[in-house]
Amino acid sequence: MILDVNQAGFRYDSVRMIFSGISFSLGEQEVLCILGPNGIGKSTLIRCLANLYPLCAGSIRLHDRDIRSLNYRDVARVIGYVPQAHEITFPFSVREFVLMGRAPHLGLFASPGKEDRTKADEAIGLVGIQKITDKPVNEISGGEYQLAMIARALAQEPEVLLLDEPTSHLDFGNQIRVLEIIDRLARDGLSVIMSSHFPDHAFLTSNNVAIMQHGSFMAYGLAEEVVTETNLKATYGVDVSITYSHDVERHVCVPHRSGQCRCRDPKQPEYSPKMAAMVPAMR
Ligand SMILES: Nc1ncnc2c1ncn2[C@@H]1O[C@H](COP(=O)(O)OP(=O)(O)OP(=O)(O)O)[C@@H](O)[C@H]1O
Repeated sequence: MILDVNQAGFRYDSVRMIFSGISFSLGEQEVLCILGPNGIGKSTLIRCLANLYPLCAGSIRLHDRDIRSLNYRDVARVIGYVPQAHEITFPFSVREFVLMGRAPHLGLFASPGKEDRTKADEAIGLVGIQKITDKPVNEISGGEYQLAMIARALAQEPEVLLLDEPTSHLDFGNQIRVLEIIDRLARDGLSVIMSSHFPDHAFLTSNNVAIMQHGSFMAYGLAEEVVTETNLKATYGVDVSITYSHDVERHVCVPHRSGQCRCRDPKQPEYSPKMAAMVPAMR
């Protein structure tokens, strides 16, 4: 396991715990999607996993070492973190901004070399922002900035990517592109933990889904076991009906990322997030 979280608890103040008793493990190529209502603690948990906030209970182990015993560089070589909020930045160009992701691989005061520039350009290509590489980051749109932050984290070459609502500022096309990138990277060996407000995104990209509610994981497991009408009602207070469909002729399928479709049809088409996303997962 890359990451082991055991009975994790966190509080900002002495008044209340934000979460407690959270336990899970993350292995290679696994994608965990964390769902939950606004203000429930998803971002806080992700910041704890990035070692930005110390737990007040329990532990987080990275490659079997307590994350608190590791320095910034040790953690950053394994974990890439893409925050939800815009950071205040100086007017670096997008290319320079992405190149900053190479910092954990550079010696102190060392300038980026040819390999670092190649890795940054690869990451820029992967998220498709080649056209804006010379623009200052403070002059690009919210969605472009989000893609630039993902590219910066990818340039870091992490083993685990922590994404806090990675599709929140993106148009529909870029949402699908980012979900495809996550899926492709996971197939190539990356592990991902992402928070989301979209239960259907959990189906498209994730092995496991956790629903945060009342300061803990109220459900954790495969998407089809966790994203249920009952759980969505309990979490968001809304009545929805989830439909699964499969039609090879019309290429209609809402499968799990493992490639397993609920109907278990052996003729099911190759899994593709683009294809699956054409079908509303809920109505
Ligand atoms: N720096 C902080 N100091 C004190 N309380 C905070 C701080 N940041 C967040 N909180 C509180 O912690 C709780 C959890 O916030 P968090 O941002 O983790 O939720 P979230 O599930 O990510 O929400 P959203 O889906 O709206 O982004 C909220 O009640 C929030 O007000």
